[in-house]
Amino acid sequence: MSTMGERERITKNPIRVGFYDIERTIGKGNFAVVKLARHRITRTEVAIKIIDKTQLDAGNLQKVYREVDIMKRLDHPHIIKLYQVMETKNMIYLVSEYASQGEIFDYIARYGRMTEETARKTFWQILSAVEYCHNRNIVHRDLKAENLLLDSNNNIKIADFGFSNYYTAGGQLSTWCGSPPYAAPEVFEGKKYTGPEIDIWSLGVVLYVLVCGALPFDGCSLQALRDRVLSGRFRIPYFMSSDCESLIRKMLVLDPTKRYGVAQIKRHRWMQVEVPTAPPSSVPSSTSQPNEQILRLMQSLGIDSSKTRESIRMGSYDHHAAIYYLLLDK
Ligand SMILES: CC1(C)C(=O)N([C@H]2C=Cc3c(O)cccc32)c2nc(Nc3ccccc3)ncc21
Repeated sequence: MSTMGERERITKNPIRVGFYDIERTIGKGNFAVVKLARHRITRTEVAIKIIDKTQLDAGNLQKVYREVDIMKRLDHPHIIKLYQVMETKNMIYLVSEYASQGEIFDYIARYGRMTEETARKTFWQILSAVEYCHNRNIVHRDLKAENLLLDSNNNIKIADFGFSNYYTAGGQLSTWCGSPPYAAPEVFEGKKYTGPEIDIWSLGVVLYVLVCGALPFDGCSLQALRDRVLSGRFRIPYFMSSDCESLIRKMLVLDPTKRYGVAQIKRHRWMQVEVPTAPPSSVPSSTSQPNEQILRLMQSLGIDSSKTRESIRMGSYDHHAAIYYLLLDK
């Protein structure tokens, strides 16, 4: 019996979630699958994270709701944008921006290490997104090459706030988070931490990966990796400039109180070589004033603009908001 081809099946009777036609799977997690989909009206590509709530215990369900709450507060050109949240009794559908070029990890695996010029442009984008989160008392806690995605213009889009949390200046977090090669020494030692300083350590590892195409700390076992990290020693290849080495050494500092902060990184010589693009935080975020042109376009599509205005203002993340954000990003 000839099985209907996948593409033929989708065109005949597409699998739909809300106003989206599901196209293919782009990622699988423990209790979630991520699908590439296309909005039926705007034809824009989106990524939909589909979470089966029945597979989650209370703790993990709480973590999902916290991830959604944090995503709703973030509106930055280098952070994956959440467009819409749909929830049924058993499922949650998170509709968000699709980064079509995938992981920077795969980019480096394919093209090798970056020139320091490319690494600088990339690192400025990552740093501005992390600074934006820290300024909103949000710490990512799982920064790594696999979570740094690239869009069609090769711009950075930070993904996966599944480990993120709120932090306070005097407060202390203790959860063991992130991926071991990117984890700060104090995390390996099970010490409490404030928050931003463990993102800074991970950024030091990320910068090393961008410039060297390899991890600074590695090991054939968790214990071997732990020993390497706690030694604070890592190899500097011949091709790394002394300015770059100097910056990395200021981020991969064992003592979190002596580790560089975002402001110090931005002032460092290696970062100053070119005029970085204007910090995106100066770009008016879409949640401040709705874009009248988009609202008029939606009105012409027969979509009630007062309803859209309300749903943006309320942060409803419903169909009206999704169409607005999708047209905004076009
Ligand atoms: C919704 C969201 C943020 C997400 O959860 N993922 C998943 C899915 C795969 C994956 C990964 O491989 C690494 C990190 C996040 C993810 C996304 N992946 C993409 N693009 C992509 C495109 C080709 C290959 C990998 C990722 N854009 C947006 C997202």
